[in-house]
Amino acid sequence: MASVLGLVKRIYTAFHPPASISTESQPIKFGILGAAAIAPPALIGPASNHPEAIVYAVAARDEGRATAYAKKHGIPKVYGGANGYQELLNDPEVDAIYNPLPNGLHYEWTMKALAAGKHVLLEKPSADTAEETRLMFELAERKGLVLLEAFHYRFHPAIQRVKVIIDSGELGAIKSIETNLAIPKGLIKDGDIRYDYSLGGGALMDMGCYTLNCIRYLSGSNPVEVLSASYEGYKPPSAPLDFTPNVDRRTTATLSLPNNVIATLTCDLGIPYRYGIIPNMPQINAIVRCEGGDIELFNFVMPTLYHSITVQSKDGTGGVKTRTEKVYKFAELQEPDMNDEEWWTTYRYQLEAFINKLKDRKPQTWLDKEDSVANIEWIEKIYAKGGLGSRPKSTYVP
Ligand SMILES: NC(=O)C1=CN([C@@H]2O[C@H](COP(=O)(O)OP(=O)(O)OC[C@H]3O[C@@H](n4cnc5c(N)ncnc54)[C@H](OP(=O)(O)O)[C@@H]3O)[C@@H](O)[C@H]2O)C=CC1
Ligand SMILES: O=C1OC[C@@H](O)[C@H](O)[C@H]1O
Repeated sequence: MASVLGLVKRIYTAFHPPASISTESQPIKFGILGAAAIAPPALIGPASNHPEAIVYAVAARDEGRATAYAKKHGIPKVYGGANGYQELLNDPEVDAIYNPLPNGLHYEWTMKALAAGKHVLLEKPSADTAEETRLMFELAERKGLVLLEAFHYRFHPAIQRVKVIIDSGELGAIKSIETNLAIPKGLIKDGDIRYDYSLGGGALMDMGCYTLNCIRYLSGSNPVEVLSASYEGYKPPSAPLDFTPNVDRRTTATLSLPNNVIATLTCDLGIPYRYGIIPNMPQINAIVRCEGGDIELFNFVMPTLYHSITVQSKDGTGGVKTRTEKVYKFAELQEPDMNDEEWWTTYRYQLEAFINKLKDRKPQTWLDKEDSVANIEWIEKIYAKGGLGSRPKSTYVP
């Protein structure tokens, strides 16, 4: 009973965090490009609880939409219309940009934000191509600005605990890794940006970028080769019979990693119903099989809601010992300096790191240029192997 109440309280507080108490430190003022659905959980809510973060401005292509969004979320400054995004970038009050535009616009607007002298928290996947990602990070370096690809799950103690167990050698060498992020049909509607090739859509871009990132993070390596890749295409309801899909609704790929490790990823934006009527459960897990046992993290993407780490270790006499761990805050990992709470979402942890970086304090964890470039590079290689090819390169010339 107590644990059910704890779960309800944790989830409620994650989405209704207590307001922060202001400090002497000058807050970082954020501007958001686009009235995006992800901004409230990913930035607006977490910032309301961070003493050094303020969501100061939002821009949307439609002025009315921008105004309504600003009113709903208590954002003081609004930019709307055809020049709204650039006007927001030109605002000297804005220190940092949150870029949750469709993937195909990440490169253009991150380059423009950096050119305007703003730090950028950039939604995943960083861009449509590795070349664009490299150029964004190079510009950030030249300008002395912070650029972070928002792989929020990496900032949470749950995934970090799994990595610690693997790296401790308790389970021996890794043999294989499997990561899955798949949700039932109907949650992502037709017409969504994720199904639009011209905007950088596709399951591998949207959900697959996490599954690939997780394989790379847990193995501590980049793939050596894409052994196989296959996809199921997305067909809009109005598609003619001879329609050729250019967006993957689902992708599966097998990768070879150093030391003969084999990794498999699966991502799906809409698993079809069983028998046409029964929805499937979401699949959100990472399983690492090692010489001396296996470890599975259930729900590596939204661990605050609920997660479990199951460790099965061979005892040497043919038996298997199983234990389950849950890690909702860093204090449980003997990292009390974090001052976190078990209701902190992955986004709240991510914001903590981003602000620390901007304030020249050491973030608990960070993702660098090499990490982001490698992720999109291998997404492109998987698309190439599967036959769909990379998403379209941006036409924007800085
Ligand atoms: N970190 C995470 O957990 C998540 C990350 N994401 C990432 O965030 C990004 C946005 O996703 P999401 O919030 O779901 O998407 P939305 O469709 O809700 O938001 C995208 C925004 O992009 C703007 N936009 C500008 N040009 C276009 C265009 N040509 N077509 C459509 N929209 C346009 C729109 O802003 P305007 O208001 O100006 O019209 C819109 O608000 C993606 O990169 C996605 O991968 C998404 C969900 C979860
Ligand atoms: O980043 C994301 O995480 C959660 C998914 O449901 C969503 O489609 C994706 O964009």
